[in-house]
Amino acid sequence: MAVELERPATLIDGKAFAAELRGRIARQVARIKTDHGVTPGLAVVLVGEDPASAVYVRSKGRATVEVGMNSYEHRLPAQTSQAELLALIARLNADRAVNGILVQLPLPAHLDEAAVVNAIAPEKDVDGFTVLNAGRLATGQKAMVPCTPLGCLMLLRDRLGSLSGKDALVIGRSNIVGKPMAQLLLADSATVTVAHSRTRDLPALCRRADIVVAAVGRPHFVQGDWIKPGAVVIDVGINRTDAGLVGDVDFAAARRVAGAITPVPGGVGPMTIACLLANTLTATARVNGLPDPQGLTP
Ligand SMILES: Nc1nc(=O)c2c([nH]1)NC[C@@H]1CN(c3ccc(C(=O)N[C@@H](CCC(=O)O)C(=O)O)cc3)C=[N+]21
Repeated sequence: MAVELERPATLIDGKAFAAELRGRIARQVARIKTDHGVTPGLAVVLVGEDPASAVYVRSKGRATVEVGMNSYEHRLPAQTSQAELLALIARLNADRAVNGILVQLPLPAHLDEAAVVNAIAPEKDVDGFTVLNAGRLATGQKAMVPCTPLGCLMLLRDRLGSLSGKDALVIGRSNIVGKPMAQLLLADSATVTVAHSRTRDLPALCRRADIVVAAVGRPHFVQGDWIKPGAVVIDVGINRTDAGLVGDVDFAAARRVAGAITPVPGGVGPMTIACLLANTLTATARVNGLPDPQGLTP
């Protein structure tokens, strides 16, 4: 039986936070345009016709143009060869108008995802997925940080201020979310546990956590009675079900116990796109020898 608070959790409005962040990015883009004659450019590569991926790519393109950046979309057929894709990436690496490169994942099964991602020039790797950027993050060096965990970190800092000494539980160990999320929390001096499919007694671990980041990809996986009263719950899940888009957390139950919680949609998703733009602006500043944009990246 869950301990229930009098009031339901504060809703963490990722959509509003992301809109505010995009506004700050737009102002900084306008400034580097007038002061330095530079317009940031983001190239997005989509291989195949997955409809969900096509929707994401379209909304990324729209958001890119809205902050005043150039958007370059490359749609390739599903049967594109590894060599053809690598040739496109080599062209984008060499293109001075392109400051950021994102290859939409997952790629069709015949392509070598790791080889493709690692062909991206590290300074244009706005997803932070190359081995070099992952290693830099893990060793405390200046890195491009993966957008989804970066967005989660921003929401957590906004809610909690310092994360120092907090017990944080990351559920999921992917290279895209779980592992970089754990690194970011550790860098902010949280005590970090990473849980996964082989973890024993996940409910008990969860009940100790001041911070829960759920990135498992299973609808309503995290139960309300696993949540410590007052905890901050960040739901990374984007699951399409018959009941619509739902997260990895049983939101209705968890919000009665948590201190604050992100909804799905309107939580982490919009932050991911805003952080992609933030990383593109940072990449543009670095390649032009300008100071890093303020208040965007950690
Ligand atoms: N190289 C690469 N980088 C990515 O960042 C990447 C990727 N591949 N592949 C696919 C995932 C997924 N992803 C999302 C971004 C925004 C929302 C988002 O804005 N979601 C809205 C709802 C949108 C809807 O209704 O479908 C929300 O949560 O409020 C969701 C998911 C980025 N991804």
